[in-house]
Amino acid sequence: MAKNPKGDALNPRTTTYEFLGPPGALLISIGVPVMTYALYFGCSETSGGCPPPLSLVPDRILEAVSSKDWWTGLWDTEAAVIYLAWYAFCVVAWAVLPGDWVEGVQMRTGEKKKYKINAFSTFLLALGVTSGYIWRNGPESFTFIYQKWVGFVTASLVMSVVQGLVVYIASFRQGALLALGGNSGNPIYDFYIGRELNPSIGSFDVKSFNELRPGLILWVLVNISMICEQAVRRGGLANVTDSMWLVLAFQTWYVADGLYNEPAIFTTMDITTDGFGFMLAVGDLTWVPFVYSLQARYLVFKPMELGALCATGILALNLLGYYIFRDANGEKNDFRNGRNPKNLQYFTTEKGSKLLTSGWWGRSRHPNYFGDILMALAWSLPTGFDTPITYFYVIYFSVLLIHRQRRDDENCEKKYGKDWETYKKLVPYRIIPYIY
Ligand SMILES: NC(=O)C1=CN([C@@H]2O[C@H](COP(=O)(O)OP(=O)(O)OC[C@H]3O[C@@H](n4cnc5c(N)ncnc54)[C@H](OP(=O)(O)O)[C@@H]3O)[C@@H](O)[C@H]2O)C=CC1
Ligand SMILES: CC(C)=CCC[C@@H](C)[C@H]1CC=C2C3=C(CC[C@@]21C)[C@@]1(C)CC[C@H](O)C(C)(C)[C@@H]1CC3
Repeated sequence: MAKNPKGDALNPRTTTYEFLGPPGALLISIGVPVMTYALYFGCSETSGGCPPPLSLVPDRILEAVSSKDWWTGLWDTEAAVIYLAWYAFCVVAWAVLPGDWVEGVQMRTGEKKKYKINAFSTFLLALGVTSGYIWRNGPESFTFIYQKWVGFVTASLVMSVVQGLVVYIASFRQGALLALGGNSGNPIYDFYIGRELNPSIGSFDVKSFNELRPGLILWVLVNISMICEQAVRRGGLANVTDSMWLVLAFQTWYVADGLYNEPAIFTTMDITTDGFGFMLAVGDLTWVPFVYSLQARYLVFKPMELGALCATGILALNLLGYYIFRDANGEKNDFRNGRNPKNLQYFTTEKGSKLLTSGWWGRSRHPNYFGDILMALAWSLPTGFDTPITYFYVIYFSVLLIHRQRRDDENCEKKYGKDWETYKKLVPYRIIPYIY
């Protein structure tokens, strides 16, 4: 424990733990990198399949463990330099591309932070440069992400650890505003969960930048690299399978939507409540681009033609999920910004804040999560049913959102007290209306 066990008026001590406290934080901090590599080695052609035949696994593990320098195979200097250049591109784009400055929600100091809105134009610029490059040099010129996969994962992990450490150390400076949940005094826990609420360098906000730009946009570029690799193997872009195009279209749309609606993230839990620590750094920079793209990577070495009927069914599921996700997020975002275009019902809490009780937010307490889970399923179905591994995303995501919903419920209970109990009676379902 630090000098001041109760914290101070601005930054009170965190007295309750989430994620099972320090042991859980340590386990996830080690587990996320291990899982990212495991999903590659457990599902790739280099290791023999998805999963590799069981008979191969003990030999491969023994080979790796007995080889003295197995870990050097995880490092690729060229991939690290490209990754660093990519990160620098995102920072420069943030600085030079024009964008409105928009206020976030009020913090507990009474202040509102201002954020530059140009994530979508950064995305368009990155897509333009990449398409131009592929157009000029052919799809074979952009397969290097597929070829150097492990090197890119390691580079992004190094970046996450460095950022996690830097923001943790910097959070001890005088006057830093800490997250209410990130000031426990336990270094492992605080490093993981995020000690400082909004680490920034001048007007550059590290948390929102990482959440929307270097990882989310890279996810689309990774998928494009997978398409290029499939195109090279199958004799041109015209022969890329419908399943691969569907995965690219769904996930690009999802990313484009998040970036286009950039101001909507300022009302999400990550921005308003959570600090920025290793959890968000590694989630944004490693997990999103290199785990969320598993389906596209799988389709490179297991190409699959779906046919019109299956493709239409999967498309319909994705559209339904997207409609619920966007409409629900839109209703809340409008409402939190003082607009109520659908004239939805609400009640005013004792704190003065209002809660919607009709529309999507009258059907369940997290309708947006429901839409997100339907989309996640639509992104895995194009990989068929030969392996459960490509369904990892839906399973992990459902667990994440069920846990996140409970965390948010607890936070709202603290925030709104008995008013939250009243809301829970009015809206009893957590995520899926009439079911859960
Ligand atoms: N693809 C991915 O990996 C992930 C995607 N997501 C997506 O990100 C989005 C943001 O999610 P998240 O930050 O978890 O939470 P939400 O956007 O759902 O926001 C939760 C907050 O909304 C406010 N709220 C709750 N109920 C009401 C109501 N009835 N009326 C008005 N406001 C209400 C509360 O804050 P307050 O009252 O203080 O305003 C609450 O804390 C979701 O769409 C989610 O699906 C999330 C995680 C991972
Ligand atoms: C395994 C681990 C350490 C998980 C950390 C969780 C993060 C991967 C996610 C937490 C919240 C996220 C959001 C998005 C991506 C995943 C993370 C970072 C998001 C940017 C995706 C696009 C959406 O439109 C969104 C902007 C609503 C969303 C915000 C939350």
